Amino acid sequence: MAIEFREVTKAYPDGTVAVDELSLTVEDGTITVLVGPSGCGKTTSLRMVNRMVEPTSGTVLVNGADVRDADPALLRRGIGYVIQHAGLFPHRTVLSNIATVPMLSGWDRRKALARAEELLDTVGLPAELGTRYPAQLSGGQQQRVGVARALAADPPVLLMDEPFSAVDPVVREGLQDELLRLQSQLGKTIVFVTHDIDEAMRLGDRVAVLRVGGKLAQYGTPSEVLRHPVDDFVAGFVGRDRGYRGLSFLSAEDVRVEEVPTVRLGETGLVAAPHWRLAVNDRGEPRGWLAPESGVDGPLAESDLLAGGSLYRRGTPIRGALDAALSSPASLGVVVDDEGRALGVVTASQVLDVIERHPEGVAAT
Ligand SMILES: Nc1ncnc2c1ncn2[C@@H]1O[C@H](COP(=O)(O)OP(=O)(O)OP(=O)(O)O)[C@@H](O)[C@H]1O
Repeated sequence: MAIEFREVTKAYPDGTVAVDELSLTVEDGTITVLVGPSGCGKTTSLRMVNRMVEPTSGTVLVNGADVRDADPALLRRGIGYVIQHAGLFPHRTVLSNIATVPMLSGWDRRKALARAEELLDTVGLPAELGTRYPAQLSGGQQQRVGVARALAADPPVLLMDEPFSAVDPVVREGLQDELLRLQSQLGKTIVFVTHDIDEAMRLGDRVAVLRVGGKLAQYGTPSEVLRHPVDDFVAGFVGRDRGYRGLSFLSAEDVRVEEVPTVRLGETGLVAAPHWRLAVNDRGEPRGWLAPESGVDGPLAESDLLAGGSLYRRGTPIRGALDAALSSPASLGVVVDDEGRALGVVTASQVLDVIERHPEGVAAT
């Protein structure tokens, strides 16, 4: 379900122009991130989608229909909304929080609670947490409950306003991963607000950079915005650590995956060999490395192996390939397919070669 802003302006009664002639289309089934400095109109833009704020002029369309023609309460049931600190009802249990919208939509209680239990699992929380109250959860858990609640009525659209800003960076990364995982299953149309450019680049299929005064500075894929900022403001805003970020977006298609000698867990009669061998299990998943010059008498067990480094999943940003090569005891990064089966290896120098051939992706500012 696409969302379109057509020349949307919002001036608050005191004269503040929060959003100035915003035009952009959020494509169906994608994550679009609104990013920019404090006060640039991100929240105002988001709230005009579910009519918590009404535009002064211009039109917001959801699935081709002007939101002004929709009943606000009904409109909001089809649009999940997640905010910072999760905004949970403190005197309701976790399950009852998640079941709120289905109950409002007239589901019977049992069905709504069953759906809530299912969603707890979807967002990666154990079932026991269902009977707790929000204050008995960590910040990261509360945010997950907030996401579950927003997903409860299975709305095609999700609005997320700085949902992960109140948690520490490690938890935050976990939540971002979780959102990407969920999105790969659910394919919602998501508008996500953040002031953090890293988060924007990580999550967005497209990124809209806003400047103070509510003007759209640039709208494009993360890689377009990063490689070709339209002006000094955008360049400055995305510029920090640009070299390293560029690495995230270079495609790793050019990295040649080399074959590697493998051995299987449980295999017997392994005589010493002069090179590293990758050990895999019956499903072909990498389990670790057998060092050069080591042979094994009995069946090959995990205890005979050196732990492997990080794995690089084919098709993901090249930074992961470099991490895999640098963290591997054999200095060979293991490449896996979507099922986690070993495909081969890459070396750090191969990865660095690709990066050198594409200097625009990593140009430092
Ligand atoms: N109800 C209001 N009345 C008057 N001005 C407002 C109101 N709400 C927001 N503003 C102003 O509109 C501008 C945009 O605010 P908005 O909250 O949309 O920005 P933001 O980009 O989300 O900021 P932040 O990242 O700080 O949350 C700001 O100058 C803000 O002070």
